[in-house]
Amino acid sequence: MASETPLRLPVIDFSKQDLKPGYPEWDSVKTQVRRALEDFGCFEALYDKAPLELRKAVFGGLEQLFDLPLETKMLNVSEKPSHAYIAPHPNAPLYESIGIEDPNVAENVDSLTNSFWPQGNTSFSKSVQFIVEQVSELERMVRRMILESFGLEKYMDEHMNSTKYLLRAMKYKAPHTTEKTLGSRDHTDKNIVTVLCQGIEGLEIQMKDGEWITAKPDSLTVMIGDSLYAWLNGRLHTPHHRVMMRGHKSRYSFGLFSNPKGGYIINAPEELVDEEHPLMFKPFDFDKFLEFFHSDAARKTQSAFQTFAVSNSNLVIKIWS
Ligand SMILES: O=C(O)CCC(=O)C(=O)O
Ligand SMILES: [Fe+2]
Repeated sequence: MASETPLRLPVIDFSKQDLKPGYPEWDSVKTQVRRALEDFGCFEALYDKAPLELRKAVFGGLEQLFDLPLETKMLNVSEKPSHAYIAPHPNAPLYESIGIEDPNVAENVDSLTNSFWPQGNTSFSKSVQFIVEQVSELERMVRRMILESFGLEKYMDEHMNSTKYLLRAMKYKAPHTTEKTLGSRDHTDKNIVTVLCQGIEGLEIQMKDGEWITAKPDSLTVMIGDSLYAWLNGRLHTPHHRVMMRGHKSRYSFGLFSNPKGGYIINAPEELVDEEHPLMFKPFDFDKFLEFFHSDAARKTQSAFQTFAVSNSNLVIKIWS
């Protein structure tokens, strides 16, 4: 008989007082993180330093932001693909997003805010800065726990210093349907770790058995991306996920993405490579992969990561077993 309880992602509580390396609480949360990322590639984090009211303030600001004229939103530019404004597209008509590179640098948030609102919008920039500060602290705790759980402490500084943040904020227009409609297609993230905050439900994560679970908007969803999967030589799972919409409400969400810095070569540590776990990926530069991912060649493929792996053998090669 089918279970009555709806499936839910593992929920991990990061709100405890003594959550510092070396404390018993830390070790207990670390064990839960490792297990969740092996089994699901993601989990829901309870984190009272990023309370719901604070996230609501950001969503309120995003509503105003996405209401700005298209030409204003197009002032959000970047040299990198998928780091700037993305307008609704025939393949994803409900979706649009903006990006803020290095959002942990206050001036970057201020300057984007001022380009959108020349008269200023301090409450928007302050709430974004504060949420980024809190969520990035959680993101770093998770990565520290992951490295410790694999006994990779000696790589901690190198790993932490080789990443930078991108904040992407999304709007999904209400589809005005009763049936679920695709808001964002099924994908894996390409980066290291993503922390997602959603205003209303819509994010769905695929389990290893193919079933989809809906992530709850009252917690933060933490998931790992392909670059961390590659660096850990496949030890954790990278989950497929998508956004499904229905009804008459627009949905706002934002994600803090830790990305490998351009020029940094992702290379699995020797501790994770042995006879039982042969090297899956040759060293690669994340920015080169991103370039490929946004090329016409990649669009024609089923999995850009795998195609990149076999077709650009000088950059990264997946050793198929
Ligand atoms: O809007 C969401 O909840 C998910 C967005 C997402 O998966 C992404 O930006 O990679
Ligand atoms: Fe994603």
